[in-house]
Amino acid sequence: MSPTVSSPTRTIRIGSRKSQLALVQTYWVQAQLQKHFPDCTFEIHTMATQGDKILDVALAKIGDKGLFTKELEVGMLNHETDFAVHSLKDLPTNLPEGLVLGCVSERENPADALVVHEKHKDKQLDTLPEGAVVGTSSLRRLAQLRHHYPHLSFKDIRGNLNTRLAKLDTGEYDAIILAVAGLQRLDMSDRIHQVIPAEISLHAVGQGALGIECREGDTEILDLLKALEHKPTAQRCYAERAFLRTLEGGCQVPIGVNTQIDGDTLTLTGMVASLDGKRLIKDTVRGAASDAEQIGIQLAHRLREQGASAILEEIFTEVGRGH
Ligand SMILES: NCc1[nH]cc(CCC(=O)O)c1CC(=O)O
Repeated sequence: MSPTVSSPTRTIRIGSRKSQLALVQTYWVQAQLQKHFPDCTFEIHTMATQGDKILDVALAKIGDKGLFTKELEVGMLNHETDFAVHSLKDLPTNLPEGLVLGCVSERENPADALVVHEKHKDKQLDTLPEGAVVGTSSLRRLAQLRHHYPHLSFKDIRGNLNTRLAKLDTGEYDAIILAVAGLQRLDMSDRIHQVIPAEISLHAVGQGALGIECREGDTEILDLLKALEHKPTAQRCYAERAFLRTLEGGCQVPIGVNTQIDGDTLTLTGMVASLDGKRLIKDTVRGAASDAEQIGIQLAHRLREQGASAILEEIFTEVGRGH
């Protein structure tokens, strides 16, 4: 019998962070691939990334791209692993030489969620009292919420999901903002108090989707990964990533997006806001889903024409360029 090319039998090594959320995501990828390729063995290799180690500094201050991905990328380049599973929103829009985004899996709800302290269980974002302390470490969430709710105050929060929820429950914060997707994947949907509508908070680029990164030209792995690809999610995320890549200039910035796919039509809405939330520039571009990246690039240029460049320039000076 001649071996068939379509059913490889080798051992595939998957790189993953060790956080609970990362592992849940990686186990899901492993189970899906095992179902499609029963003759392969899929091993998980966990690694701690810089982002897992530095827990006491505000993310915006670290500002380093690839904070949650770099060690995993080195593993692939050294052939210690074959691919890495990431929350797509943590994966920089420019990848190191020799690595590619191999596939994007089906997205969960990409929205942000409000999680409140028990004493506010009858409240929503617009009814939280004056001065209520909202925890977030994302400049995007901060700027948009300040824009809509100037009466709230904001405080940085770091650590994994459980750490953040514990800090909320002990009363350090009145409420915190988390991704709906992360809470759902960890089976903590009951903590979602309010799904924040897109009119109030545009989500992060790639939020709610998994991105799998692998070596460029590794056709065996790229073929395997096709089994996990979800085309509409991929097209939405390619548009979102092209938008961010065209706009950003080297650090964490308040940029949010929303995408819809209706048949072959992709609609991308994006915004850039100043840190104080006073200026917020938002626009929408619609086009063929097959032109996803062009839609993202076009929207980035439109926002720049409307003043986004000035806002971004200010932020780079304020937060520090090239951290
Ligand atoms: N930056 C941390 C991070 N990376 C991915 C998620 C959630 C899951 C996702 O968006 O896919 C989170 C936590 C959060 O933002 O609440």
